[in-house]
Amino acid sequence: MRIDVVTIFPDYLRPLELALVGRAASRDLVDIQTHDLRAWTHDVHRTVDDSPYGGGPGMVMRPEPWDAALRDIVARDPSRRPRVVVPTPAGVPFTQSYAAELAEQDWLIFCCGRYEGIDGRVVDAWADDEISIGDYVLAGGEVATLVMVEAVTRLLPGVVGNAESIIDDSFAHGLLEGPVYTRPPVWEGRAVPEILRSGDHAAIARWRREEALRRTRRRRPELLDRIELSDADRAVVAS
Ligand SMILES: Nc1cc(-c2ccc3cc[nH]c3c2)n[nH]1
Repeated sequence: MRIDVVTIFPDYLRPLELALVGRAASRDLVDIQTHDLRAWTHDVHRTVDDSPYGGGPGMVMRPEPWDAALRDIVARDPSRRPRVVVPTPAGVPFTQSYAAELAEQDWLIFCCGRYEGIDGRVVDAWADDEISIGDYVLAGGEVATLVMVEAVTRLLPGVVGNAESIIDDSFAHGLLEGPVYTRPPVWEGRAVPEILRSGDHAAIARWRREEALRRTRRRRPELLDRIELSDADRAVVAS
């Protein structure tokens, strides 16, 4: 997969060079290129913003640099059509299934807005997806892009060593993941649940499902309406 990110703060995307995503890139499992939007400006001040029509606070990102940048980037591989993503608080909620959908794509371009956002005509002309990572307002699209790129990249083949850990992810079954434990068996007087040290893998799997059901009921009950529950599941949720 190829990922291009356009931003006026390229250094904000440096974390993508680290850890899981950085390792995936160094293994050529993903090709991530970051671009400074100001490279597509021509005035001495490299202006990317202007006052909003209709008045109001702040500034709006001008259409011309964005259009020039996107035309240029897309033209670099005429045989492929990228999926263009614009992070915005007004977008469709980003979910694990959305990440899985984006992970199927061959090429993603993330457009990181700043100020009050990108001129709506550019978004209309170019965006395939306008996505929100949550109901809170950031100062720009870069952090949302970091979130989405990490969530997507970890789903790409070969990136996560133990593919099973993706299958057992929170939300993978539509439930929140339950608690996890490691050594020591007792820490500060708190013991690891005995079942996890029993070696009875069927019982351990059942306990983990029950913990996931209980946690989901407590923290995100609305998720339970979206999944098929067995009679045993319903008994746990009702208890
Ligand atoms: N989920 C979410 C996205 C954003 C976001 C995305 C782009 C811009 C551009 C200027 N402010 C922005 C905020 N905030 N919260």
